[in-house]
Amino acid sequence: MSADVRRAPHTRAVPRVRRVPRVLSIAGSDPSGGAGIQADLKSIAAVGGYGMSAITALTAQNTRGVRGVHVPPSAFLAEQLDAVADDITVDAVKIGMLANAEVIGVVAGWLRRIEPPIVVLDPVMVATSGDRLLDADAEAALRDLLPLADLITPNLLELAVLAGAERASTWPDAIAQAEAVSSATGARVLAKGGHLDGADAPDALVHAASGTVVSFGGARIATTATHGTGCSLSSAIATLQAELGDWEAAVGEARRWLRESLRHGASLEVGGGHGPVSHFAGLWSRGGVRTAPTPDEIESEWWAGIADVRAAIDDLPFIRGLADGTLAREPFLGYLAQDALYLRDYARVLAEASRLAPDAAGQAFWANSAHGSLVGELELHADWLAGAHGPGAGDGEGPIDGGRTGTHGTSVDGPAASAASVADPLHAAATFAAEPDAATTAYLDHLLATAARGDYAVLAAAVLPCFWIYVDLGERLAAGEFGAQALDPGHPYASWLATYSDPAFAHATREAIGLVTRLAADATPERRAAMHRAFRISSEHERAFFAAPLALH
Ligand SMILES: Nc1ncnc2c1ncn2[C@@H]1O[C@H](COP(=O)(O)OP(=O)(O)OP(=O)(O)O)[C@@H](O)[C@H]1O
Ligand SMILES: Cc1ncc(COP(=O)(O)O)c(N)n1
Repeated sequence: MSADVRRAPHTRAVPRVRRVPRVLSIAGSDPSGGAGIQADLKSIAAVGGYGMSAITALTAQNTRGVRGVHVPPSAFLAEQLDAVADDITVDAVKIGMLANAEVIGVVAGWLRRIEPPIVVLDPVMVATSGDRLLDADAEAALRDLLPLADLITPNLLELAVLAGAERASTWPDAIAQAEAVSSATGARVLAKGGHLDGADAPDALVHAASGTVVSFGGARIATTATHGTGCSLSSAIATLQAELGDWEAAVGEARRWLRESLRHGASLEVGGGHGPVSHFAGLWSRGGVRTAPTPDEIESEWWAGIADVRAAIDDLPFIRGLADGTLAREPFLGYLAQDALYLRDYARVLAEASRLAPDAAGQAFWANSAHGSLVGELELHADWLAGAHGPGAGDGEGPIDGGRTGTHGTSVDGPAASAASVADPLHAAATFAAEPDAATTAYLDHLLATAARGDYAVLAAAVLPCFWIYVDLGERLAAGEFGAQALDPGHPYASWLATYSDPAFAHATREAIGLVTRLAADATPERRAAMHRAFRISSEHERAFFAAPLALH
């Protein structure tokens, strides 16, 4: 190798760090899917890139060996390369099988013209099976291509050819050859020990210009599924280098990923020879392979899933009587007394959701809702239970004072001046005088137990029906869906009904729905199911809660 192939000082742009790098593989096709462009595309995707491929040659091969090689006209390779580069920014290039000198010439010309920011060259010469993938007379042309690469990833045999030496018999010899190639080309060289004998499979990243040798150790994995390891590793490094902008980090992560994929290769049961690695094994086990519903889909599924409960609530004599004003005062006050008891602990449960929230937005939302439940909503109860409103109350039947915005978990700017305060011991005594009935106890037990279990997402799902079912009822009452009487300002429970259709509460409910459905969309299927169960159970408690006043009186 002559010194003039040493690469000029690096003048190209520093690699751009990119979240989903666009990586082009220039390589041969392996129809059995374990090596070549098929392995490259899988590897690029597995480590987080967008893969593209320009095919240099078609092979007819499987895990046992190569039966044939067909090299299309090199002009067509040039067309493929130009088609990609004319339209797409290529963040990194991986080069594999090049077949012959003519193909090498096309690739070299294209690289010189496009100057991709990252070029990883796997100098494929002979397949694992022993079949040639590069004409013998093309080795000199390949050497001339080396200076156009940033990283060269030869196995021991390829390293010896590039160094013009015998195959290294020891690992230090291999590193010395890598240093010679790096020095002659200016590129980094990853010497690969996959073909070494012994218990270890080391690799070493050698950079002569900076005099660095970074060793990567690791026990040899006992498997015959090693077809395409070189292709896979080099594609993964190209992708990770484009993302991380650090060769040592890129090689380290690519190796960890390849080792994970090697360990699972045999389980694919592909072929009777050297099988492929399992490129997505880690992703499959960590991320699963099923799709997740979107927050919008969860919203409609969960809402439709409680259609029976909602219909049953609509039909309750309590709701009907509340809507048309025929509900007697006693069950209504009984309901309010239970609701006051409910809200006091509901606020505690919301405060727990705030404590568990992993982000400040969630923390603030639930804390605000806890405050709203106590200050906004409970104070209305206190008014009613102290006899300030409604039929038979001293001041007649008018709606309550304006300015009250907090109900069922909405924020309030401050209690209305005339509101009875739950902080007032006398009012508090009246507000919380009742004994909790069975429905209140059961609902609160469910919420408090869910809070105690400490799963934030499940707790958030459990508190949602109290927002959602109330707002829905309120909007439909206000729209006259339960009869025009509900719209009459003279309705005996007008002030109460007004709280149901409060816009601030509707806004908070939208926020709660968004927050919970986003949590559900991001959750594992098991956790999402647990959230859905908690949501459904709370909805059933809502129905029982509305049914209780007339069941008792
Ligand atoms: N049995 C194994 N256990 C652990 N790592 C291995 C094993 N076999 C290969 N590797 C690793 O796989 C990568 C490819 O190494 P190898 O030396 O086999 O290259 P290659 O011959 O170019 O690959 P290919 O099999 O695709 O031709 C290296 O990181 C190497 O350390
Ligand atoms: C198209 C193509 N490219 C590269 C290889 C090398 O991979 P391996 O050495 O694992 O057979 C191959 N077999 N086929």
